[in-house]
Amino acid sequence: MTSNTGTVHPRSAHEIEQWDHEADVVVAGFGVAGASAAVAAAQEGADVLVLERTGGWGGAAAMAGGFIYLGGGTPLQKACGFEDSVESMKAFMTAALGPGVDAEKIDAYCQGSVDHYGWLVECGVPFKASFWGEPGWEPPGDDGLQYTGGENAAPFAATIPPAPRGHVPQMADKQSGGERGGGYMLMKPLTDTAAGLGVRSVYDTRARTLVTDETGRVVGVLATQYGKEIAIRARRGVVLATGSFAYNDQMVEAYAPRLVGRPAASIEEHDGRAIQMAQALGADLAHMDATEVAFFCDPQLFIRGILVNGRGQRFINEDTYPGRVGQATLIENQNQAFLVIDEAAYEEALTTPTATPFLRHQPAWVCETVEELEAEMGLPAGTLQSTVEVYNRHAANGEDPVLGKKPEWVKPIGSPVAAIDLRGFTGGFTLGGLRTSVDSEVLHVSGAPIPGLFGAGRCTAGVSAGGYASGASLGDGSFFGRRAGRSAAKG
Ligand SMILES: Cc1cc2nc3c(=O)[nH]c(=O)nc-3n(C[C@H](O)[C@H](O)[C@H](O)COP(=O)(O)OP(=O)(O)OC[C@H]3O[C@@H](n4cnc5c(N)ncnc54)[C@H](O)[C@@H]3O)c2cc1C
Repeated sequence: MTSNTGTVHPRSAHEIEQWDHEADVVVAGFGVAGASAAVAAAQEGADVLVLERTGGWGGAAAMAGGFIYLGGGTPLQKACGFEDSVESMKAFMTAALGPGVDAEKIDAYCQGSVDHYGWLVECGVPFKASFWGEPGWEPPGDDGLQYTGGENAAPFAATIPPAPRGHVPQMADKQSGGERGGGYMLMKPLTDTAAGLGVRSVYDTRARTLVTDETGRVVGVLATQYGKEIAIRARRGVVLATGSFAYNDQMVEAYAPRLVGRPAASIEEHDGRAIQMAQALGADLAHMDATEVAFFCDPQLFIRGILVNGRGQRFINEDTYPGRVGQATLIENQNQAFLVIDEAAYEEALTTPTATPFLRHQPAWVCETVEELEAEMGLPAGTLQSTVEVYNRHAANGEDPVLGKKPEWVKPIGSPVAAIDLRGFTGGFTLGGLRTSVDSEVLHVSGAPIPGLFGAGRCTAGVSAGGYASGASLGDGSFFGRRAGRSAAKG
């Protein structure tokens, strides 16, 4: 069979002359959602086949820093001396990951978080009971727990009891993003577990089209393998787990245009195909405009100064989760940010430990006074001066009543004073996708599940509807991946 490889239109099962492979559950994509689905389906006794487009398992997940957003009192949180509750976790996720979070999903995710941690540990994912409490994108060593959503900063800390929920698998020979980074240390045990349960996988195999029977039920997948079309029959269900649409320029332009030209923390295989395959069957979508946004500056640096926009005004408390800084910069401030920092604070930052020394940028301007700096930066006269004047007036009392930065990080800005040019220093990936039920059924625009079709990971809309916390993707990908595998195994 060689025809029609490009089309996304579903194919009728009666047109398939011969099935090249068969399984109870067919999973498209061997990243975090696919691996979790495969393990869970096999644990339910299903015969599972995974189709993976590249030459090996892993996806973006294996390259990831490895945060998994978990809480509600996990053994790791307890071992590190933190209390947490399902209620606090739910309140935080609802406030920080919205607007418009799927309350049922958040509820299931928080209720099931401690159990999910246990499942990961049973699969062999290693966690080290040590907490990293300094500012940073991730720990510079192999610590297992960190704040990754701004839980302990304004505006959340005042009303929701904070707890760190970024659980990172223990890295071996820590090299951030390297072979044995946190994401690798998550994916290796998961895929080993899958193999141990008899899950089969075929690589260099790209799912392209869904196959349906006369009742509209999804009963298989057409894929390309070395340029040839192959047909794979799914006796019970198909799980879509092929990642985001961050690398589909047309879709990004249509749904999340601020991200045009700046994909990050994703891989080129994230081309939105699973979304389109399911759309061709009438699948509904959710939160297609939501994006994770990384801010490419070392938090140890920017926490010690003030971030201002193109009008010389502060726009966010600098002690929050750097991803919130990224979103605020890209989405609310036209991607314009400058870090204003005095020499003493800059020098101090350079002595601190960090996982991202390459994000410690040099100042673009250094002046004796804020007035001179403002002029050199080309900001409207008086704007930066009034910002610094207000900041310093309150900082003298160790306060930041404007944006609520914690007292320990509030210090008057002195002289000499510098500015680092951070305009355009953002990138990210898409968070929207197929609308799924709490049991990971792909939903039709009518609201009913599409029979035989399941989905998880970044081709679906998960727990993040707008805001983001590091770990939410490996978190909901693995959590709802498991549910997709279980649901598909039931048929
Ligand atoms: C450097 C980096 C750091 C990150 N850090 C974190 C972090 O700390 N915490 C966090 O939560 N997230 C992090 N992320 C994001 C996270 O890795 C992804 O969002 C997550 O892996 C998405 O899970 P997924 O299963 O949907 O996709 P993936 O894990 O990418 O898996 C999708 C798989 O599907 C395959 N595929 C694609 N198309 C097809 C097709 N048509 N047919 C068959 N297979 C296909 C891909 O090759 C891939 O193997 C990071 C990402 C990167 C790159």
